[in-house]
Amino acid sequence: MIPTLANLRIRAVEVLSRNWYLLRRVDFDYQRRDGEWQSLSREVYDRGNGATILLYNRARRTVILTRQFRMPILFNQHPTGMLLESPAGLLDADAPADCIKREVEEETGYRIAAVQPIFNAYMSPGSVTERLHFFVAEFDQAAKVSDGGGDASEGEDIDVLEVPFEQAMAMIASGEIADGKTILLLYHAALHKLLDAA
Ligand SMILES: Nc1nc2c(ncn2[C@@H]2O[C@H](COP(=O)(O)OP(=O)(O)O[C@H]3O[C@H](CO)[C@@H](O)[C@H](O)[C@@H]3O)[C@@H](O)[C@H]2O)c(=O)[nH]1
Ligand SMILES: [Mg+2]
Repeated sequence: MIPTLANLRIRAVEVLSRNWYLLRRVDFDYQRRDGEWQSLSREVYDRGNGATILLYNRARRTVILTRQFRMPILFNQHPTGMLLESPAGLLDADAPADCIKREVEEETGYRIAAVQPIFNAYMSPGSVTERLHFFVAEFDQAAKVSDGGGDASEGEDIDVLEVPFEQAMAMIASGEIADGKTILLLYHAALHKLLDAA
């Protein structure tokens, strides 16, 4: 699982927590660029990989966002913990495209037949293993098959918003949108003019 590198000797891997996801501490020797070996320790949090999507509608010039409570941000100065985000979910055993179709319907109520992969990215590589797969897809009102809202039995309570694209872009500047994956997707849409007429 962990590749062997000429400039790395892993001395120990200890599981610190296996409560919900997996937190490990890795003790290792790393050879610096000047040839010196240095003993280091890093905590590595593994919560699997994920997928996220921007649903957009060109005729209405809108995008779909979710709003939900996120405990970790409350521990870092966010006043309410309520975060505006692109729909997203953990992969489980699914391929990323299957995962995002399932998650987007569960969270937003939109059933999307085809999604377009755009890129994937490590979101917090200093401590979190997660690689996030990014998608875009066009939606229309006919694709709305339920209210969405997420899985209440798992504690999800997700509000679904259709936001004018220009307003969403302005909300990045104002700080109302402060989620990394969502900002990446909105900038991608702006750069590639996804909301413009075909
Ligand atoms: N009991 C318990 N449940 C948890 C815990 N952490 C997460 N869960 C539950 O696990 C489920 C995960 O929901 P998903 O929709 O699959 O994932 P997500 O939290 O939306 O994560 C997505 O967004 C993240 C933030 O941007 C991404 O990091 C991640 O890759 C993914 O795309 C939710 O029901 C959540 O309540 C925990 O510590 N304890
Ligand atoms: Mg989610």
